[in-house]
Amino acid sequence: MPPKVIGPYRVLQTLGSGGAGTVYRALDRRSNDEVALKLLSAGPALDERAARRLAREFETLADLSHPNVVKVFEAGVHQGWPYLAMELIEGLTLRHYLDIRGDDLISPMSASTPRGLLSVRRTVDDDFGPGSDSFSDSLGEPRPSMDGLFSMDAFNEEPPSEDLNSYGASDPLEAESESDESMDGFDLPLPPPRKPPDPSRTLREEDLNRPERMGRLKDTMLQLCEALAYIHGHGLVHRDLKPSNVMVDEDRQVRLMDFGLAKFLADDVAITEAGKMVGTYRYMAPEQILGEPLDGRSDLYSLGVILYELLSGRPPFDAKTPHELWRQVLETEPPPVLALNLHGDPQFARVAHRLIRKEPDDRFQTAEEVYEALSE
Ligand SMILES: Nc1ncnc2c1ncn2[C@@H]1O[C@H](COP(=O)(O)OP(=O)(O)OP(=O)(O)O)[C@@H](O)[C@H]1O
Repeated sequence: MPPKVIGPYRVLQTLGSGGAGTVYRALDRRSNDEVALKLLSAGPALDERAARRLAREFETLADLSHPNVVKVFEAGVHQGWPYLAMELIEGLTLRHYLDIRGDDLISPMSASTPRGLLSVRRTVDDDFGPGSDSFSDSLGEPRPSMDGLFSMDAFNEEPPSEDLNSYGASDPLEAESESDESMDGFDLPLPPPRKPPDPSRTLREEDLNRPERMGRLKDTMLQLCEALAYIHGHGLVHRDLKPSNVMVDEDRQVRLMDFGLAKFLADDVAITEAGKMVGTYRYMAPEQILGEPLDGRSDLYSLGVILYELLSGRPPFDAKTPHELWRQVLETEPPPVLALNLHGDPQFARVAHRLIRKEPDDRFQTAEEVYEALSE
């Protein structure tokens, strides 16, 4: 059962769950406006110091204003659990909007973390379910049924992720009686190896290259570049850019979500143990895996993984275990996009490959440069 009230908000409905918590549609009882309320649940309740820091950090975010960046209204703490009130987006996450296949690794790390790599708090980009045509339909662009693969109504509540389950409870208020250990995914054994991908979930080449889809893809990527240019210009790094952190509304306006959160979670020892990395494996740049300092170019790497997936229908690196994935990200070259999608857009493919270069200096250096390259 979701909580009925969180701070000054009345909870109306659960919108979805991710690794860090649950997002509710809620009513601000002061203004009667509807908001999206994210209640973090991935760690122990905040102490006063951490709660103050959360409030300070989110004051900075609340000052930001850009059409492609989700508006953050306020942060608060409810019974020790931090929450974040933000603009309610009526739309789809990028994963559903452009049909990205969603198999990913789902292991909270244990003691088997290799030397030299930080241990990792969460891994899964978990907003994937069987995709949906509902948004295309709502835009008046019905699509052929593609073997019934994309039948989910993405506006519905999504099931809690396996990752979230691994923290013991999807709702912190329900979890109050749980011991600290039960909320700590690190003590849990590694999950069984990921199931082999269902080939029927891979988009066919003609579906990937449909002109209408490519138009949406380009438009979305350009808006994402604008959002990244804006936050990087304000000295922020997203750190957890992935398809479920990008939403597209009914007017096709893109919103970048959840920036700042990864840094807060990574920094705060009240929520994570010191040195824990926050992010999603598949989209993490090599320097993030290595625990090196990050800058905007790390987000550009994540953008490149997204673009690669959108163009080829599969991620650049696909492994059964986190260690294997890290090894690939650090050491191997991904297959050329155009080998996976013979009729893919060559310029977009070039951009994707340059974005996922291992050395930040070899990538595009700014989101503005990526925008230019995608506009050519
Ligand atoms: N501002 C918003 N407006 C409308 N729906 C939202 C909003 N923010 C999140 N959602 C919905 O809630 C779901 C869960 O969001 P959440 O951010 O918790 O998950 P996530 O991005 O998959 O994971 P993570 O917490 O690791 O980033 C999203 O997939 C989206 O469907």
